[in-house]
Amino acid sequence: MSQSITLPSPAKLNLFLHIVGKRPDGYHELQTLFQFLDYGDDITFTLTPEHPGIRLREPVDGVPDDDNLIVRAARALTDIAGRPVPGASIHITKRLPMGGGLGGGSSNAATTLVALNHLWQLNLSEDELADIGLKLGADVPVFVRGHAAFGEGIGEILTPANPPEDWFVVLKPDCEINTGKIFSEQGLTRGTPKMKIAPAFEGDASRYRNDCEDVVCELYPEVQKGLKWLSQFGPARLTGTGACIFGRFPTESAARIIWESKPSGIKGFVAKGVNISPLHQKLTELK
Ligand SMILES: C[C@@](CO)(OP(=O)(O)O)[C@H](O)COP(=O)(O)OP(=O)(O)OC[C@H]1O[C@@H](n2ccc(N)nc2=O)[C@H](O)[C@@H]1O
Ligand SMILES: Nc1ncnc2c1ncn2[C@@H]1O[C@H](COP(=O)(O)OP(=O)(O)O)[C@@H](O)[C@H]1O
Repeated sequence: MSQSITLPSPAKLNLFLHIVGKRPDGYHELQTLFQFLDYGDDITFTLTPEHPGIRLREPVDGVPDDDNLIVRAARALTDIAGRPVPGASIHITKRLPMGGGLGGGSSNAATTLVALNHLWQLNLSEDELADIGLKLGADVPVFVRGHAAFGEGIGEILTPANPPEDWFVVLKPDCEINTGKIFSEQGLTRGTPKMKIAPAFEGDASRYRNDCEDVVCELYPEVQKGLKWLSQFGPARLTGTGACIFGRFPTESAARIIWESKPSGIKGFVAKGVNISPLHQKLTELK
């Protein structure tokens, strides 16, 4: 690989999300189905041997650089490298909304771990990168591994899955939702029975639900309104703890017809669900 590389940092959807328990440390135990979208941010990493350290070329709105998951991921790798590594300058083209349930920050962290592992020639295994990633966020491991998966634990116990690669209309109601706030809500559904074995998801996963949906709709009427509108055309769901909602369609043209008719003012995009992450597709092309 050259000394500069641009890699995708895709979105994820939780095709369903069940809360099946609570761990002693307060984290909720989940069962969820992750699929990637062929839509997301792009990140360019350039080695700067003349300038040690990690530099973001531009800040992410509202996120101090020291808290940015890109910087935190790069520093975690620096700490583990066990030898001096060249500096890196990082440029991000941000498309994913924050607090949207699309996992943008976690995806940025995973792309950074994978990219710098290559550029710094650290030869860390996928397991090692997933372990480092888990300390940064529960969703980072699935992005590091890059295969659609049934997730358990807090999302780090992953069984590869192959849900249909349908098209999605993703809408972003005009609110940002804090994951911690939703998990601390008293009215949250927490006792969905645990599935004993990972079901086959070749069929339609929409018969399963998102346990955060009722609480989120109560707190954010704009999410409820969006779900009601999108549900007219087929099953619609919340991803993660929101705010984004999605409807699935068998073809791009079917999705685009609905997208064109959306109420004015609501943001979002149309994208294809993919079982191999665009990050890993790009890495395969580069090899
Ligand atoms: C819910 C999911 C589903 O994919 O997605 P998002 O809506 O965030 O995208 C994730 O598990 C989110 O993971 P992640 O985004 O890393 O969560 P964090 O920032 O670590 O969580 C913020 C806070 O939410 C609570 N939390 C989070 C995850 C979890 N399984 N149980 C929890 O109780 C904890 O109080 C934690 O301090
Ligand atoms: N590189 C980053 N991109 C987006 N958010 C980031 C980043 N680094 C840190 N964050 C923080 O992580 C929070 C969650 O962001 P994100 O992962 O995009 O949403 P969600 O968890 O709802 O899918 C943001 O509100 C922001 O404070």
